[in-house]
Parts: sequence; C-alpha cells; structure tokens
Amino acid sequence: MSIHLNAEPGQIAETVLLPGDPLRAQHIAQTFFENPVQHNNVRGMLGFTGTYKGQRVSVQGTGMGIASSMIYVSELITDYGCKNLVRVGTAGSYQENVHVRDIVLAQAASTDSNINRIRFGEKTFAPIADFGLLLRAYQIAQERGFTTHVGNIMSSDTFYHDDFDQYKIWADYGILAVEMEAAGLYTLAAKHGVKALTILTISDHLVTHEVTTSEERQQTFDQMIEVALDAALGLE
Ligand SMILES: O=P(O)(O)O[C@H]1O[C@H](CO)[C@@H](O)[C@H]1O
Ligand SMILES: O=c1cc[nH]c(=O)[nH]1
Repeated sequence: MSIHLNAEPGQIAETVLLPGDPLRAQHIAQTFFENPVQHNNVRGMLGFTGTYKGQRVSVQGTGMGIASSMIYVSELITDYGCKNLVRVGTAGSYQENVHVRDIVLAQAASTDSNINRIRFGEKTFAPIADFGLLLRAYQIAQERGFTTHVGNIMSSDTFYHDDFDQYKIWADYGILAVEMEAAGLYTLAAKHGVKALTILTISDHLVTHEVTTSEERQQTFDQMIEVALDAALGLE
C-alpha cells in the first residue's frame, strides 16, 4: 500500500494505462480486460488489473493535471515497480490539420508548469517519450488506418486561460495539441529509468472549434486504447 493507492504489493502489473478520468479506467477494464479486479479505490481514483490477450496489465486513473498525476505515477513506480506507463487521454488541437477524433502520439511534452523549474532551476529539461513505445504505437496505428500525428504537445497547468489566444505562440512552434499531464509523466519516467508514452485522442479544437458527438469520441477513444495496449504489451 502507498499513500494514495491501496493495492496489495504485486497486485499492479508492470504495464499500466493512465487515463485522467477514473471512470474511463473502469470503462477500459470492463471493455478490454479479461477478469478485471479493482486494485484501488482511494479517493475514488479507480484502478484495475486484469489480462489483455493473456498478458497482465493494469489501468489507473490519475486525475487532472500534472500535480495529481505525478502522485500516482511516483507511487506506481517507486511502491509498485511499474515499468511501462502509457497515458491515454483527451486533448484540444492547436493545428488545423489535426482534427477531432485523430490520434496524437506525444513525442515530447512542452509545458507552462513549474515542475521542472523546481527540479532544474532555470535550466530546461526536455521531457520525451520512450522511442520504442512511440515507434510501436505509430506502426500499429498506421497498420490499422487510424489518422495519427506524432510531435510535440503542450502539458498545461491551466484549462481555462484568461487569454484564449495564448495558444497561438505554441501553435506557431508546431505544438500539436494541449493536455495536462504528459510533461510530468515523461520527467518521472526519465528520473526512474522506466518507459513512458502519451497517446491522445483529439476531443475538441481550439482553431476550428470542430466538435464531435460523445458516441464518436467513445469509438475513437477505444481505437487509441487498442493501440496503447498492443504497443505497451509488445503485441501486433
Ligand atoms: O482525458 P484526460 O486523460 O483527463 O486528459 C485531459 O482532460 C482533462 C481536461 O478536461 C485533463 O486531464 C487533460 O489532460
Ligand atoms: O487539457 C485539455 C484537454 C482537452 N481539451 C483541451 O482543450 N484541453
């Protein structure tokens, strides 16, 4: 047991999917896992462990934002020995050619958060994905015909900015989309020598204000989960 997880030692698999929303963790376990068992209910941050195509795997909600998610990522790594961490989340697109329902693989995560200023002072650490996981996820998504973009994303501490247009400076530098956790995940993975990747489904669009139905979002979200599971477990 750790402070925020009440799983027994050994109850969480080495490979863990990390959605922000704990109810999405439940959906993933119920939809994709064989014999899922709930391993956490502390603070309602649901986590489950089961098998997928016969291989042991877990899913753990992290809450929204770098601050919340880093608590779970830290405890999963240091208290439970987790080694493959794949965030599966939603994101807002910054680019006209990155549409709702598209998949984004976060090769790197820029951030407006202070997390790495606290660690590195005024020097800049570049949080990046594990290349092996990234490559496998890309190949699997391509083979299945899912529209997939690979590049730099923004992990923001703020969902509602006073200045809506502030995103444009990041868009000018090629940032594909915004979410709120990947930079923290990649930083902790680097520190502890474990593998991490963030896979995102675009849920809304800051440029075109494009929207999609919740049904469509669910379907494309499930495509992302299949990519994440097969990539993380080395299945093709
Ligand atoms: O869909 P999830 O994984 O929660 O991710 C995105 O959605 C939340 C904001 O609505 C933030 O956590 C952001 O990163
Ligand atoms: O963090 C997020 C997630 C989805 N959409 C956004 O605009 N921001």
